[in-house]
Amino acid sequence: MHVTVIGGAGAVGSTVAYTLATTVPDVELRLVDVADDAAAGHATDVEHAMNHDTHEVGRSIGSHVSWGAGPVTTAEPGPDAVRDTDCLVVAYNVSRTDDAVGRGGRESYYEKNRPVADDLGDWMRGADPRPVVVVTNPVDRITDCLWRNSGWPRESFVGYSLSETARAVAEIGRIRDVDPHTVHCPMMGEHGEHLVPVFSKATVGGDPLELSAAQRRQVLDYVRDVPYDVMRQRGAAESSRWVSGRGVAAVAHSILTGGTTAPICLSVPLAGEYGYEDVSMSVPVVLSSDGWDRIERWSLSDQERELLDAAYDHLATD
Ligand SMILES: NC(=O)C1=CN([C@@H]2O[C@H](COP(=O)(O)OP(=O)(O)OC[C@H]3O[C@@H](n4cnc5c(N)ncnc54)[C@H](O)[C@@H]3O)[C@@H](O)[C@H]2O)C=CC1
Ligand SMILES: O=C([O-])CC(=O)C(=O)O
Repeated sequence: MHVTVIGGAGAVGSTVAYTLATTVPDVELRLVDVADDAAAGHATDVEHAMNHDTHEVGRSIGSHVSWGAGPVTTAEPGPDAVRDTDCLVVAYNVSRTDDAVGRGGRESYYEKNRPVADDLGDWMRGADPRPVVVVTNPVDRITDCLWRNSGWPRESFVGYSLSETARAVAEIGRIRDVDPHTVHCPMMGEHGEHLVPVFSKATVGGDPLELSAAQRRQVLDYVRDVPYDVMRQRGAAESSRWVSGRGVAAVAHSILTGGTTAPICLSVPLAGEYGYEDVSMSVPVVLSSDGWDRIERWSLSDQERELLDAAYDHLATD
């Protein structure tokens, strides 16, 4: 199983690489980054992390044996970087300024990240389609841009937005005083201010979740605020590498092992589903070994539909 991470020396890219290296047997990784020295340093370090499985103490944590896994290689950005791999993870970021750590900050990366997506899409055009997990922000717009430039099927592309669910269940767990692992709350819409918690499909312990309007508002505010709180606490240079790294690695692994039976909300290019087209945004998709193969049509509450319309209106404007 070969995975290429574009932006592999970054906080999220290197965490995705580490997570795959330490949890997936027989994984091979390629780190692609303009920061070539940093990429080489991460490649050496992550490859060594796999070698703990050669002794009993190393095997006592986690359950797999990664003999046969590796190597972890590096490559410069360019057309060859998107060839000869089973899955691409796109997690580059051109630069982040200190003032980008407030609500809505993700949008401010678009101007600088868009030209790289244009180049990357051109390189994809010359290669065979393969699944692409997009992380780079603003993720809905970058996913759409990569898809359009690549000429690959839209089913190859998923934009990562699962951290919202991981964050929402933490807050719901606190509100309801339950273990967050018993909660599920899917999130549609934009990875940003226009996210849409699908409370009508949310469950606790398998039962429908009951929350007051004020509690729903509290969950929404928490999910909007917390990534920026984390950035402010750690410094603007890196984002939420742990929740994102694990979630992205899980999406890539799920695709590479055949996909899902149940839908999961990720950002995909829409062609009329839910009445929207010409944008990518998070909707429930069933993953397949090529990316995804089906968008589920959920019946939404009036309020969820209103919020989703607002997400579409926002993403449909440049
Ligand atoms: N969708 C989501 O849920 C999340 C999205 N993000 C986004 O992921 C991106 C990466 O975040 P971090 O890892 O925290 O940033 P980072 O700054 O730590 O890493 C970005 C990496 O991209 C590299 N890079 C820059 N231009 C490049 C190019 N042309 N080709 C290849 N590599 C290039 C940089 O050298 C750096 O190593 C950001 O856009 C961030 O906003 C981050 C977390 C969650
Ligand atoms: O804004 C960022 O770079 C981080 C981000 O998307 C997240 O943690 O959800």
